[in-house]
Amino acid sequence: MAPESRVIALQSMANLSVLFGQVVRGLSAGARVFEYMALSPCIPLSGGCCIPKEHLRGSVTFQNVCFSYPCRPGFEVLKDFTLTLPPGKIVALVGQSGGGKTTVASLLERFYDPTAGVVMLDGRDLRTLDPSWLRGQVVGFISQEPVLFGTTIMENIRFGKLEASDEEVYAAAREANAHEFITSFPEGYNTIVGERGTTLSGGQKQRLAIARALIKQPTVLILDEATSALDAESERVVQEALDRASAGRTVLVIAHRLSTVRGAHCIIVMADGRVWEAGTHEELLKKGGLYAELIRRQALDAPRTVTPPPKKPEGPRSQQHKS
Ligand SMILES: Nc1ncnc2c1ncn2[C@@H]1O[C@H](COP(=O)(O)OP(=O)(O)OP(=O)(O)O)[C@@H](O)[C@H]1O
Repeated sequence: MAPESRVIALQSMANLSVLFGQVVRGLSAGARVFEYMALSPCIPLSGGCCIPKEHLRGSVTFQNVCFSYPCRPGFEVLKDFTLTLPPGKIVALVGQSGGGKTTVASLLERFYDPTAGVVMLDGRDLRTLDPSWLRGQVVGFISQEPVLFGTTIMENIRFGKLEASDEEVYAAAREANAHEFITSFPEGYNTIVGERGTTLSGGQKQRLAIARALIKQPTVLILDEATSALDAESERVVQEALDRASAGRTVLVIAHRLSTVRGAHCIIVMADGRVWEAGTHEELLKKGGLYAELIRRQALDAPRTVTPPPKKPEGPRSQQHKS
């Protein structure tokens, strides 16, 4: 065989081995995807009853709830946990990291069922209610890391209620303090936000997430650390939207920074998986217990006063400057 032919043959064999590796990797990755698709959830996605909108008050009760995650059955996260969220009121959950605050929100959305005790909506055991109705129409969830998709702003908001009209999308965006910045973009509501919202600032992403949660007009709203990842100015605008969104709804706020929950109708301090203390900011301070201690510690951790930077005009970030 001529030397050139030998080189070509060797190159082809090397390419073949690389290709073979890629095929094997692709096949095993595909197999895992199908494995997950074949799994059936422990909690059915639908089935059960719904409370008619005109009768829904939005009162939530956790009654003597005990809970362990299925993968850690020996570790009890909630222990005889009892809590009531009165309709139309704001209840804040505070406490040390890992105390079980987010777990409370997961049980309210019925991502898990309690190991013992019961979670109720308007006195009805969540296990008797339709989970897709509960998540799709009753409970709105806003987290500190909004999930956006690489499509238009319009579609990202409409994701909260697929059958929503354009007018409903605009109304939700206005309520979320987002309409102004959206219409300042050349493409307006047709602006593509990029994969995971890379062309938007943190505060803009958060306001789209608020609009998405509000479009379904939820009776119960869960705010999980919704402003903790923002700078002072973005936080102010987002907080304003959240305050407006909270009015007249049953709200559960999960917070690290105690300054954000001072205005709550009731603050619940969680420790050791239980309700340790409950009351208003003033009541708990006067009591001089765990809440007062957390406030004292947080003040020590943040001795500096931060001056908010001057307001900058908003605009979509260029795709080239993704971070
Ligand atoms: N999916 C999970 N599987 C197993 N254990 C979990 C899971 N999620 C949370 N945990 C554990 O449950 C406990 C409570 O976690 P949770 O996230 O509810 O606390 P948290 O008070 O919200 O904490 P943070 O303030 O840090 O967000 C922790 O010990 C955590 O490790």
